Amino acid sequence: MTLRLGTRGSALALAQSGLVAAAVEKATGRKVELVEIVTPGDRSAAPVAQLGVGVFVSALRDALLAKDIDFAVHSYKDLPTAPADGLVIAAIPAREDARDALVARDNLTLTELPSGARIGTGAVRRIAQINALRLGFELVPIRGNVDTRISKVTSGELDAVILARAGIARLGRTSEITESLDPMLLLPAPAQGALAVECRSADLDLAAALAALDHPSTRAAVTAERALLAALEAGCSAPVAGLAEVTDDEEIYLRGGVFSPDGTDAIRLSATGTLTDAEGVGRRLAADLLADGANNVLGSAA
Ligand SMILES: NCc1[nH]cc(CCC(=O)O)c1CC(=O)O
Repeated sequence: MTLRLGTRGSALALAQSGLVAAAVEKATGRKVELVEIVTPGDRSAAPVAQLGVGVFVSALRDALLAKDIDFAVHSYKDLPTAPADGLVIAAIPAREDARDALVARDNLTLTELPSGARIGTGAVRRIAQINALRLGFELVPIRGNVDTRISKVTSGELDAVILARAGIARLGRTSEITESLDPMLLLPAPAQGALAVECRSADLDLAAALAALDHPSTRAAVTAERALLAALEAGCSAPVAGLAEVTDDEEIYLRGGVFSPDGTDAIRLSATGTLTDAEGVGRRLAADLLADGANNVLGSAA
C-alpha cells in the first residue's frame, strides 16, 4: 500500500520530503505519495517569535493523529522540545552541514562587509552572536522562505542575509553561499541541519521500516543538543545555541551558548561524554550554563 508523507508546501519542505520519500521507497519497496498540508505558519507573515514554537509542526502532527497521513518530515530544529503524545521520531537521517551561512553581495565574507552593512536575519540567536562581534552591522529582521531571503541581497535591499546552510544545500543553491560561518563565531541552533521522520507510535511496522533511515551518530548529536535546549527550558526562537560533534573515538563534544539579544552578555561552555550518554551530556552542559548564570542572560532577553 502507498505511504502518505505529509509535507508543507514550501520549496524547502518539498525538497526535504522528496529526499526522504526516495530513501523510504528504496528501504521499504513501498510507494510514497506526498500530501501537502498548509500550516498556520505558512498563512501568516508575522515574525516566528510571535507565532510561537511549533507553529509549522502542529498541523502536520494533527494530520498524523487524524490518520490523514502516515508519516511526516520536519526540520528538527522547528520541533518543540516536549515529546508529542502518540507519535515517535522513527528516524533521524544523516545530518547536513549544521553551520549557518552568509549570502552576501559581491561575494563578500562577514569580516569583509563594511561597518554599517545591513544584514538580514530574524533569529535572536544569530542577532545576538553577530552583535557580539562588534563589527558595526545593522541587523534587519526578515522572515520568509529561502528564496525570498536571498532575493533581498540580489535586489540590493540588504548587503547580506544569514541562513541555515542546510536549507540552502537541500535546495541545491550552495554556490550562492559566500561564507559558511565557523561555529566559533556563530554557534548554530540545536538540531540545525537535521531532519525528524515522525509517525504514529502505534504503527510499529512503519516505525521499524522508517528506522532504516536512522543515522546513529546524528541521533546522538541531536539528542545531546536537544537535551541542552530542553534543560534550559527555551524554545526554538530563544537565543540558545548548541552543536554536538561525534569524534572518531565515538565521543560526543557538545558546545553550547546562551546570549542576550544585544550581544553584550554571553556564556559559552562545552561538555563531552560517550555516545550512549548523549542526553546526560546535554543535561550536564545545561547545568553548567545555569550555574554560570544562564538564566540571567536569557532573562534579560525577555
Ligand atoms: N527556523 C526556520 C528553519 N527551520 C529549518 C531551517 C533550515 C534547515 C535546517 O536547519 O534543517 C530554517 C531556515 C533557516 O534557519 O535558515
